Amino acid sequence: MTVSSAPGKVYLFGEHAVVYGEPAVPCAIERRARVSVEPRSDDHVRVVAEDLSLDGFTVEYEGSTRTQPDVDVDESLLSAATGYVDAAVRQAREAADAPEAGFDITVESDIPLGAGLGSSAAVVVAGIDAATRALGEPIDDREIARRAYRAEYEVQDGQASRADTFCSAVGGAVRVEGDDCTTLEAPNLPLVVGFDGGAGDTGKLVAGVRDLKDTHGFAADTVASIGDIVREGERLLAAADPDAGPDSELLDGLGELMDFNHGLLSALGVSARSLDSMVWAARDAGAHGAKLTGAGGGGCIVALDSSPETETALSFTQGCVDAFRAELATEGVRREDRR
Ligand SMILES: Nc1ncnc2c1ncn2[C@@H]1O[C@H](COP(=O)(O)OP(=O)(O)O)[C@@H](O)[C@H]1O
Ligand SMILES: C[C@@](O)(CCOP(=O)(O)O)CC(=O)O
Ligand SMILES: [Mg+2]
Repeated sequence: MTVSSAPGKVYLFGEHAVVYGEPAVPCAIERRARVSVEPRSDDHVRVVAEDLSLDGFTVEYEGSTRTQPDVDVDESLLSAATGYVDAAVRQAREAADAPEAGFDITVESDIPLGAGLGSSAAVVVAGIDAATRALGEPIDDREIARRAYRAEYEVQDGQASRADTFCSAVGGAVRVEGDDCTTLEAPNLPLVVGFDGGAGDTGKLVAGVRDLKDTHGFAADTVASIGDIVREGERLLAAADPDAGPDSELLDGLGELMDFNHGLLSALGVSARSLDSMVWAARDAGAHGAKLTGAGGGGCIVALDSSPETETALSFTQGCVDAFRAELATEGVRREDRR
């Protein structure tokens, strides 16, 4: 059996705008999805994914056609839930030139689903790595990132950036602008995450921003302004000493940009009452800045605070079901085969 894990992420800046070619800076965090893969002698794919809100389920395919789900749920709900694992299987089969390969797959994850922490990218990255290795055709991290992007692009109807998948594959803080993906030297930032227990539909939220941008010049300008914020943030990060802890001047500067970025995401219609109230709770508690992370609609916010105040305030905020400090994950995809 091969087992791979990959981290989730928070966006310091730039989600949504990155889909239209602006830069973004996501940071991988130590919350991981683990995918175990056992090759089969037939061409079936059996998936056990207990974290899915469908109460855990098992699905079996013949070749590439899904046959009999073991749960009684609507087909559209099932395809939404299984889309990313399906797409990872297709990429692994293609990479290994084994179109008929069958697998038993188990997905376990510490990353809440659909909450803006990149669970989909982590599952796809770990899945492609574990499945290609199971077929004896390992691929390197850059190729995993490239194939994982194609998987997300497919599932999100052609509306995805390389940011989540690259960040999850290589770890650390990264910068993505169009096809250009690089790792950043960034100091270890005091990231605090608040989670409202909910989820957003990435594909729909991205489509909503696209419509706004295509309809109104001011929405297109808003997207471009997010790009300006990211470039400003990059300048601050580049000027900082990556080996020294971040000083309060840097944190204030980044925090101000995060606050502004949240305002613009809110203007683009992707925030939610619960996200806004967590953002305000963090600011009131003295965080340097706070914003939603990922697609929005519900899910998580990220704040900067070295003190315990923000985490404590969030844990008492109505609508926040979990608050935690997120450590930067310096390692991306990780091979975890049990010996
Ligand atoms: N533990 C998991 N098991 C199986 N599929 C998962 C798991 N975590 C995430 N996924 C897939 O990713 C989707 C959520 O991805 P998305 O909407 O992009 O949100 P995010 O990436 O912000 O978590 C789920 O609907 C599911 O298809
Ligand atoms: C909104 C977007 O920029 C990020 C989505 O992140 P998440 O799937 O919500 O974690 C979409 C993308 O970059 O593909
Ligand atoms: Mg996602």
